[in-house]
Order: sequence, then C-alpha cells, then structure tokens
Amino acid sequence: MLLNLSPSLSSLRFTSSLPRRCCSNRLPFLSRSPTTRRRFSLSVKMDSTARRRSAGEFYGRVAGTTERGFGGEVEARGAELGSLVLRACYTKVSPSVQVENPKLVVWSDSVAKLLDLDPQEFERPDFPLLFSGALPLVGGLPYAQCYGGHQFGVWAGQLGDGRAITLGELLNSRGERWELQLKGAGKTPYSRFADGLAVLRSSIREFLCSEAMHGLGIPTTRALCLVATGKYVSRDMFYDGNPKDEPGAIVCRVAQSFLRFGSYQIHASRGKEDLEIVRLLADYAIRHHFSHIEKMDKSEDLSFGAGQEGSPVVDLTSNKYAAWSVEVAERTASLIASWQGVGFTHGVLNTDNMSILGLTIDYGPFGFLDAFDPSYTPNTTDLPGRRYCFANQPDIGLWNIAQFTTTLEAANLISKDEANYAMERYGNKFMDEYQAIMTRKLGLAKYNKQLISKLLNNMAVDKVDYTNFFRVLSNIKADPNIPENELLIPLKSVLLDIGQERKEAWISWVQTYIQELVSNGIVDEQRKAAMNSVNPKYILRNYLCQGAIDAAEQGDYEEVRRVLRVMQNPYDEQKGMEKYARLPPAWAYRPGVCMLSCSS
Ligand SMILES: Nc1ncnc2c1ncn2[C@@H]1O[C@H](COP(=O)(O)OP(=O)(O)OP(=O)(O)O)[C@@H](O)[C@H]1O
Ligand SMILES: [Mg+2]
Repeated sequence: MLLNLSPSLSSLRFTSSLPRRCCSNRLPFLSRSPTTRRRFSLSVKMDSTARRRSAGEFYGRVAGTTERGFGGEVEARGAELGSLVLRACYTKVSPSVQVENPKLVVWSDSVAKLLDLDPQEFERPDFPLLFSGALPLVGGLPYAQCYGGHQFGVWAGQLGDGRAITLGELLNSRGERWELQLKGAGKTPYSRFADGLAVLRSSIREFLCSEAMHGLGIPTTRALCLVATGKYVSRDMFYDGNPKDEPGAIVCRVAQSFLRFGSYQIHASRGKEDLEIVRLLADYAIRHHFSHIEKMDKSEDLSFGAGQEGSPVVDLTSNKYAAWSVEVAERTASLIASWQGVGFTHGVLNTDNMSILGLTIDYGPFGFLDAFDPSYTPNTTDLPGRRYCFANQPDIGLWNIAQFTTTLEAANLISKDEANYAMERYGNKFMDEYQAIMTRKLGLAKYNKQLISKLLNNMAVDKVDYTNFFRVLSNIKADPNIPENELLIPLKSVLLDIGQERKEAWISWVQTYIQELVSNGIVDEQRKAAMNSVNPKYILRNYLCQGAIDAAEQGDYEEVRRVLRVMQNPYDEQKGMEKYARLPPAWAYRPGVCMLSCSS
C-alpha cells in the first residue's frame, strides 16, 4: 500500500538506475550454489615509483618500523556461504525489517537540502515508518547491489549488499543524482549467513561520522536520518560467544553513487560471461558521475610518459576507461591524504569499502587518532598485522587501486601501461595533496619535509594528541626573540608529562619552526585564522560516540543530536561546547569504546 504523502516526500523525483539488463530479476538463472564458484586471484602490481612516493615509508620511519608489509594473515570474514547471484549487478528487493513503534533518533537538515526535501517532513508521524522501510516511498525502486571484494588482502568473493537496500535514485532541482540507501533494512539475496540488520550502536557511529566528515570537508557518504526500529538484534560484539540483544536501527544514507571497487571486481572474477557487466557498469559510472570524461576533447594532447626512459606513452583521450581509472586513482589519493590530515583511521579498508567516487564509505570500527601513533588501528580484527593502521592507509589505497586497475585490465578496458600509469598518478597525487595539507596545518608557505618529519617523530615519542596539538600550534608567535623558557608556553596544554630531555627536543623544534615562520613572513593573526580553518577544534573521538550511544540505548536521543551539532562546525570555537574537545577519559579505554570489532 502506498501512503498518501505530503507534497515534499511524494514529489521526490526518482529516476532510472543501474543498467536494466544487469538486474537479476530479469535473468532466467538467478543463482547457483557456492560449490561451483571459481577462484579469483589478482596479483598486486605496485608501480615502483608510486610505491616509493607513497607516505607509508615516511610514517614507517617515524614509527621506527621501515619494514612494513601488510602481514598478519587475518581470516577473511565473509567467505562465500550463501548462494551466488550470477550475471547481474543488482536485484530488486524491498526492505523487510520488523518494526515496533519506530522512532526518529536524529536527522540532518543539510542532507535534506541536498535532496530538496522540506525539513518539516522529518516531523511527519509516518516518517520513521518510511525510513525504516516499513512503508514504501512513492516512486521508489528498491534494490540491492552485487559486489565482492578483497578482505584483509584475501579475495572473499560475493559479499553484498547484504544489508543495504537502495530505495532509489533521485534527481534534485539542480539535476544532481542522489541515491538513498537504508542500511540494516533486512535480508537481500546477498545476505549470505547474516540477518540483514544493524544495531543502534553502529548506526549512531555511522550517522555521526558521516556528518562529521562532511563538516571537516572530507568526501563521504552522507546520512539523512537514523531510525530506531523498536526491535532487538542479537550481536556478539566481542566475538566471545556471548551474544547480547541490542536495539536495532536503520540509517538512511545518501551518496551520488554507492558503487565500490568490489562492484567491478566481482564480475571480473567470474570470467568471460560477466566481463560485459564490468564494461556496462563502467559506462554507467562514466555517463552519470564522470561525464566530463565522455566530453573530453579528443584533440587536446593528454599524452603522458613520452620521452621518459622506459615509460610508454599513455594517451588519456583515446581511452575513456583509462582516463576514468586515473580519476578514480586520484580521487582515492586525495581522500586518503585528507584522512591523514585529520588523523582518521578507517579500520576496514577492504576493496568492497572503496568508493569509485573517492568517498569515505562504511563507518565500521573507525577511529580518529588521539595520541599520535602511526601504528594505531581501531579495529580489533586488524590487530595481528595492523594492515589497516593509520600509517598504512596510503599504501593500502594503492594496493586497492592496483586491484581496481587489474579488474579493468581483465575486462580488456585498459592496458597494462594504462593500469601502471593510474597507479603512478595515485602516488603523485597522494604526495602532492599530503604535502599541501601538512603545510597548511603548520601554517607554512612551503612544504618543509624535515620540519614535519621531526614534528611527527616528537609527537609519536611523547604521545601528543593529534587534533589538539595542531589547534594550539597556531598560538605560537613568529618572534625569534622569545626566551627559551617561554617557548613551550603556547603548547603546555598538549605537552603533558614530558621530562627535561624531551622539553629540550621540543624547544629545538619550536625554534626551527619559528625560524621558518619568520622566513615565510605571514602575519601571526592571519596565519592563526588560516590554521584554525584546517585544524579542527572538535573531532568525533570514539568516546564521544559512546557517550551518545549509552544515552540513546536508554531512550535519550539528545546527546546524539548535540554531538551532531558540534561536529557540523568542527573548525569553529563553540561556546559551552569545550568539553567535546577534551581528551578521552579513563573509561574510554574499556573494550568496545576506542577499540572496536566489526560486529555491527
Ligand atoms: N548483519 C548483516 N547481514 C547481512 N549482511 C551483512 C551484515 N553485516 C555485514 N554484511 C555484509 O557483509 C559485507 C561486508 O561487511 P562490512 O562490515 O563491510 O559491512 P557493512 O558495514 O554492512 O558495509 P557497508 O557500509 O560497506 O555497506 C557487506 O557487503 C555487508 O552487506
Ligand atoms: Mg562494508
């Protein structure tokens, strides 16, 4: 039954979606058992230049672990246990979640604006029913996508969408395409062994972090609203064999597209008969999300590599897929550089969690750095090898791009040279962006590798808070005559418990920093304003999420809403909100707060 909707929700303009011929409901053979599945292994080819240029080595030195490697074989979660959906990239399926007096926990007015949705619609009594999927949206065309991925470096086959159901794609008045997706809306043909549901705890984390990342200016999937279903879901949060009933919830997330690297990999993995789908999906993505590539001027000379010894010419105007792979590589590089800038550690950088639009996607066991620690990983599953730790993210991005370009190569869309070229561009883009970001964080006019490297080294040794340090750094004056015993005064709130020897190391660093500032010649006040516009005062530390979760699990949603408001403007001083800039309290170190599992 369709509800008689008020003008705003009912006037959302849903549009056509993924290629119709790739819908499993149109195919005679839907699925087969996993026993007949093929094995898929892609070797990783890292272009040596790209690798050299990535920042991992840099962090590696800081951590004193130049030898990195992505070791620690962790068993890939989600081995194929369900049936496989073949020769299709999506299946029409409707949300099937059970609800009992569902409640709207939190919502985002700014996402409503993206969709041209009247914010008053959040007050509709049937809103929680519509956005838990219990009632259908007029004009919606719900479906779940098929994708696979490498998990912890191991090919894991078909994975999703196991619990995310797209309600449809909207066109807003500016002609932008926005996909609405419910995460935790019930089983799909891709759910394998699991229940298709999500809990309030993980949904609050996803909602808050999506909007916090947007507030920081970092590309991300967005979140329109979060509904508590009123039903309980069983989860073994610590994987200790003691599952607990937790309140269920559903986030409605929004992005221009949720296509992932794994959306392409799955079809390449299935050999000849599915390669056509790789091409169709690539055409779809380019047409709708990279249309400038299709319009590229063929007369423009975009040849690269000519004249350099041993590097073949790559002409991006002659192959749109090559141009596309370069853009995906560069967007990924920019994204990861921006994560490094704010200390964000994703926690599960599997290829199924890599967006082709360069968005942050899948807020599972993520964490922002508190004390600077290059080897920090927030994910307990990642602990043996720390494959996804903070310092490894740039290299993992490249590893994932290597999987993506290998996929396009397997589908005969790009050549080996073009694949190598995309990886090289990843490395260059990452270093350019990373250097620019760190230069801005320090308020410098030009990149100073030694100064930054020394700083990170000092921060690692003294476990200095990554966010608060850069915020107070802007208080340093570019005055070479400040007496030595006063040099650390502006930093005293962040240099805690350091002995005389370490004080000397910091004084020496501050002296060099001041010399650099003096030679840059930027007026102190101007520099301070510029630095405060890139160094956030507020960051979504895991303990802040936990405070909001604890209250929400008791039925009080005010704290979630307050944290959202603070994180929407992370660069502003906000009166009365200083407590949200504090370091984690002792209770934050209990299991499940700063260190999380994938159980959600
Ligand atoms: N409770 C669940 N029921 C069914 N499928 C699930 C469930 N939890 C995870 N999955 C599926 O397992 C795959 C890998 O898990 P991951 O932790 O990345 O999931 P996720 O948080 O649901 O993903 P995303 O935010 O990327 O959509 C995903 O494709 C996801 O759809
Ligand atoms: Mg995921």
